[in-house]
Amino acid sequence: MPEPILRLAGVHTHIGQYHILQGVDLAVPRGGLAVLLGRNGAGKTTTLRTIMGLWKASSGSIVFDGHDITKMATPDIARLGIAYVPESMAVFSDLTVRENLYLAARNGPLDEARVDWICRFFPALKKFWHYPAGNLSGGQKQMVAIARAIVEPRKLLLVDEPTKGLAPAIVQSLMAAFRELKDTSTSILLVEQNFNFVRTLGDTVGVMDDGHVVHTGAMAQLAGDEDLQQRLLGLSLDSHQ
Ligand SMILES: Nc1ncnc2c1ncn2[C@@H]1O[C@H](COP(=O)(O)OP(=O)(O)OP(=O)(O)O)[C@@H](O)[C@H]1O
Repeated sequence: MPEPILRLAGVHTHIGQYHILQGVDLAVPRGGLAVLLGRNGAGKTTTLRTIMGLWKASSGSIVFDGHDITKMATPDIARLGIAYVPESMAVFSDLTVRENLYLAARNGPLDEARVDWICRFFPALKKFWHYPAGNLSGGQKQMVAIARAIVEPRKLLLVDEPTKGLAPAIVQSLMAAFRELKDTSTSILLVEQNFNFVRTLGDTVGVMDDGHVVHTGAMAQLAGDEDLQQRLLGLSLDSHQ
């Protein structure tokens, strides 16, 4: 097994007086897609924010691509090659799609060849290239947010609940885009509550509950085991429709 690109070991995070992450162990395979599932309030967003240095881990270690990033500042973590797409979608509504991408390119001018490559995953972006991003649908905004995160090459993409509130047809096109992205060398950690979205997308899966990771393994194993799904996620057959 190659060394994972990201490994969290015994990570605790306090927010004010609250002890939110209580010893999180998690790995993202290099070049793979790891899914993080769990009910509301389980600690998934806090895990992503802790990786990004937006909350500081009070103990434990976070190692990314050979670097101990546990105590690093967020801009330094980003510079090592991690991008974060928060649930709120970091998109400037008043700016055009092009301007949104332009501003996200920090290391120089927009690389047109890379933009063309990104637009292969998200054709809607080119269609609305000169439209204010605020006029786009929720799914299209989500695509702008992800495109912003990968406008320069990244080693690891952290994405928080990209399907939240999206219509099924948009979820399908987002799934196709993630499939394409997966075929590149970008590793992905995807937080989701929509199991149907991730069951065929994920290589590995972690399930969180109450500030802990209570299960880790291959996604294929969880996807093929309805008893395990029921036990870990409270999923019934109905929710697979
Ligand atoms: N700024 C904050 N101050 C205090 N508590 C917080 C803060 N942010 C999150 N929490 C608490 O931390 C716990 C974990 O929240 P988190 O957002 O990480 O969960 P989640 O698994 O991402 O849930 P959801 O799926 O609802 O987004 C929750 O109990 C939440 O209320």
